[in-house]
Amino acid sequence: MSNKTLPTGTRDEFGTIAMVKDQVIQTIQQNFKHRGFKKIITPLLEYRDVFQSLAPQAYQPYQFIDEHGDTLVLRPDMTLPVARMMSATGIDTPIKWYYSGDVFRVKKRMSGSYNQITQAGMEIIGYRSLKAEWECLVAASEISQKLGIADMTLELSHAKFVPNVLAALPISEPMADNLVQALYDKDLTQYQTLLEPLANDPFYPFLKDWPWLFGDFDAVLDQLTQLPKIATLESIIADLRATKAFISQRFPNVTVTLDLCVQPPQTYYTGMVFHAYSQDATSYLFSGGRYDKLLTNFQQTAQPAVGLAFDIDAIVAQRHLPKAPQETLIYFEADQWAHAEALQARTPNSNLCLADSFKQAQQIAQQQNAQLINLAER
Ligand SMILES: N[C@@H](Cc1c[nH]c[nH+]1)C(=O)O
Repeated sequence: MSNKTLPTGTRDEFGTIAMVKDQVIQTIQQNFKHRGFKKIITPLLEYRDVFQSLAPQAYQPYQFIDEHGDTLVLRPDMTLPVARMMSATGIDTPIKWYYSGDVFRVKKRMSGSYNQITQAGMEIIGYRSLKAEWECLVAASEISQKLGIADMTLELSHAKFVPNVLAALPISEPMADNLVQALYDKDLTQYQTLLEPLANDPFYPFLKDWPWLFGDFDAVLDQLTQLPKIATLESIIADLRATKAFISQRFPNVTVTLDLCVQPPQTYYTGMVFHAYSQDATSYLFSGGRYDKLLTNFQQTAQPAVGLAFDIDAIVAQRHLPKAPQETLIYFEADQWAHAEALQARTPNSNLCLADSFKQAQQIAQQQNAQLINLAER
């Protein structure tokens, strides 16, 4: 049976929405460009193996078989292709990239969300310093302000916090896996049951409260006083604290929160993770983090890297769309091209009416509720 409708989870975009989307992407890219980032464009199609390190349930890709029998996918992520490209070309680091484009993620039927998401993002490759996280966050906060997002909440977390706590606990690996799953799923009944054998452990007071360790930055840090000392957590906490102080000082309007019990949105994150929301947004505004091991998927040597991507569709969805302006049609005779083009160029919201007769032009103007200028009679 022939099916000439759109595939589930996709949509056509046109007119005002398409224009606003374009403006949002331009605003973001201009900021990265002014910061000296370089543009990168990678293909929509990649080999499936490029995305091996993504969690398959969360980022199920659309798959195809090419003429050699190799499996291709529509890219479900833009960071991995940048890592692939870096190792394939051997480009010197440090380097800063920016990009925009669509990612494709198969969602559950009827989930109501789209399978094609437009992102605009950046990757800073080759810097180990916390300054790299800070440049990501400064750029993203500046962009959010430029986009008129006044109520941004920036949630910080760290990919190593949960694993480092688990490593310090006197429990077996399978038990740790179950515990972390229950923590991430917020399955509190299962979580409490798994904690029972640890009731007399010095970690117990912390473990009991762990599923609630998110929200107000300082309140979450205060709760950490219950946690027995874990040496590997010290630099993590210090970096989070310094980042919160830096962002709050530079962007007093941004609310910075902390989440120490969240699953990192990407399996490839190895350090600080950021997620930003605004009250009106249907999804996050931007999401990113540090991923120092990603290039080892493609080459021998690791490279420190940090990046983030804006969800353009979420940003557009929360914007007040401008009312469509009154259009003007310019009707002209074929020998008046130069005159007509000059008039069109200086008349806002106008376009050339290509009708063969003025009568036809009048019909089009009426149907489009547009003003009509008749150059033929001048
Ligand atoms: N690719 C990530 C965002 C990101 C860019 N760089 C680092 N992380 C995502 O789609 O969630």
